[in-house]
Amino acid sequence: MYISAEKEQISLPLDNGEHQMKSLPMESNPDSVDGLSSAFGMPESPRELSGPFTDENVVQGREKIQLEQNIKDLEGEVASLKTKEKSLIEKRRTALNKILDIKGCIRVLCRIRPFLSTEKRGIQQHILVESDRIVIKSGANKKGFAFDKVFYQEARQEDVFVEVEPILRSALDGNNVCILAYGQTGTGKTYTMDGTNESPGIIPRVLQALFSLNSLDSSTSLTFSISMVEVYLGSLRDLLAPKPSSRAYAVSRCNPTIQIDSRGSVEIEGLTEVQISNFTKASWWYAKGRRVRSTSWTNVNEASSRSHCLTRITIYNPGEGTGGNAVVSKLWMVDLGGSERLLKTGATGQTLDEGRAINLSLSALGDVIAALRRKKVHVPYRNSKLTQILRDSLGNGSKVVMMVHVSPNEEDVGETTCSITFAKRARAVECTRELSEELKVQKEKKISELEDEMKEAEEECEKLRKQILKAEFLLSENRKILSTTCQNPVDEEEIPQSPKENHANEVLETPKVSAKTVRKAGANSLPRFMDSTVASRQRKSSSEKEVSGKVRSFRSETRSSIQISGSQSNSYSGFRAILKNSNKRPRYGELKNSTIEDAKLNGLESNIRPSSRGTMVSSSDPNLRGSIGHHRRRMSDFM
Ligand SMILES: Nc1ncnc2c1ncn2[C@@H]1O[C@H](COP(=O)(O)OP(=O)(O)OP(=O)(O)O)[C@@H](O)[C@H]1O
Repeated sequence: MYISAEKEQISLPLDNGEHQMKSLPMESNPDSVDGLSSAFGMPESPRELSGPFTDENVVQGREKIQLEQNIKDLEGEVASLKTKEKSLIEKRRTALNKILDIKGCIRVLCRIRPFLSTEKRGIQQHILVESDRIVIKSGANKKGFAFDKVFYQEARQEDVFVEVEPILRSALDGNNVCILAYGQTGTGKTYTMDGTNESPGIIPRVLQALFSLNSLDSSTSLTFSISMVEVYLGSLRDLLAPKPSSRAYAVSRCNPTIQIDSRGSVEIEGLTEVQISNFTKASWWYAKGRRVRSTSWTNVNEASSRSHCLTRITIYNPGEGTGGNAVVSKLWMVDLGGSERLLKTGATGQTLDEGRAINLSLSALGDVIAALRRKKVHVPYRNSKLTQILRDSLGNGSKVVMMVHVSPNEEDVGETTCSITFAKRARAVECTRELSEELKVQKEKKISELEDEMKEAEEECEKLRKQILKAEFLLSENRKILSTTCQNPVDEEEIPQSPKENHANEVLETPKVSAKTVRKAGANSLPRFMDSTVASRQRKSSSEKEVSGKVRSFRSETRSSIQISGSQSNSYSGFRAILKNSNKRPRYGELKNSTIEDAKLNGLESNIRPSSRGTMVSSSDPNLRGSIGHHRRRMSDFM
């Protein structure tokens, strides 16, 4: 008995000593079930696998060939789907970049604060709003200013976020971006950036969007870290630094200094950088940094920010750059100190000094933006700490959104005019030099076409991702069946498990270990806590023994698990990440810490690093590896 080279035929011995060729019932109907799953799927049941033949060897041989062919086809299918996905992602990125270029690298938006309950409500007559243009009336004078967008008093936080989202995506695509809140004291900068529990502002929304956008895209494995720094009286304060009494404080360098490397990339040496693996964790650290920020009472604002508060999210994308190198991008969100007339705020002593320092650095920021707009050779970055820090995120193709805040009060008309003049310098478009209506329409038409293109690419990507998930699941199941049905039954305990399988089981059974965590980790030998327990071995053993009998139900499970989202889909992408990185085995310490880090919010430990370069550190990136110290500290150091 033998199986012919053409897999569909099998030769069976007859009683008379001759052989008879029989066709095998190969079932590969792409139209049945889910197309993909049946085209590449496992056999429907053990009965179908064995077909009409009873000789176990024939059956095993046939199964093996079919499974191997399935695996080969599925591997090809996954590779080709991934190539398609990559080109669609590139298409979406190009469209987004074009949109941002049309909109302008520096976008200037204006937000008018509503009257507060403590204010005398009047009819706002000195500010007239006409679409995206505002006119300031001061006596008989009228001055008009055009913005990229004007938010009226009724504007909600989500309306503001819609305008910011494209540059967040640009940051995820690998560009440095910067969101700045500018304006007179008490006009709502902190409200726009932080918001309240009921109406979260830009930063909490960005943190949430980072993780949700990232979880949608299984093709990349981004990791994020957060740092917060305050520019106070012309010097830097690390807002996430550990408590002076803590053990970790001793090893950290609490005096951050700004360094620029040969490629013009800015690093803040000694700034604490905390890896964030989920939204809850990110919010916790952000709230901690906010609490430390300097505020004090002034005549104008009860809790006036006395500094510039800069929140940086560093986005690390391994293998996205040329030659598979990592891409590191920065997303800065800056709540600038209030521009103020020192007399009006009633500031004296320390508060007066703070006000002066804020005004000086704001003026330096204005000079830098004006020089960039005019494409001057010399850009005066060095004039303030603020502009030194933001150097690589303001010019050179970075995307900037500046939100200028103004007061609705008539008595603030002087400050409002100053703020708008500042914005005008940044935007360099006055209403008199506005684009003609025809050009505006053309611009909007182009943007809407590009937005459609982006949407289409995203939808296509989404479909492809589902297909990839299906194909990968079927691939792993085919591999599993191949290894169980085509091997001599050996006691489960004796089967040496490959690290791949071991990792996969761990992640699929323990969704809390995120894809990023496992990918980031790498170990020579698996740590003890990753060994399967007696219970899991028993579970695994019995499930594998029953696997062929359960093929049909597995397939229906596949279908439902493919439709899942959120944490479950993360566990699936975790599975992929492990397979991808199974040749890079984690070091015990790294894996342990990453896992602990995921559980940080349960009061355990955290992985924090005072970075000497201000960027993510990864053992897979030779440029970033090594020189940067990892200081792992206990959670209590930061409380
Ligand atoms: N759009 C808004 N809707 C509702 N309340 C707002 C809005 N903007 C600002 N406020 C309220 O106005 C007050 C001052 O706002 P906020 O502290 O954000 O000003 P600021 O510009 O950050 O001031 P400073 O520069 O002094 O820090 C706060 O009580 C805030 O809740």
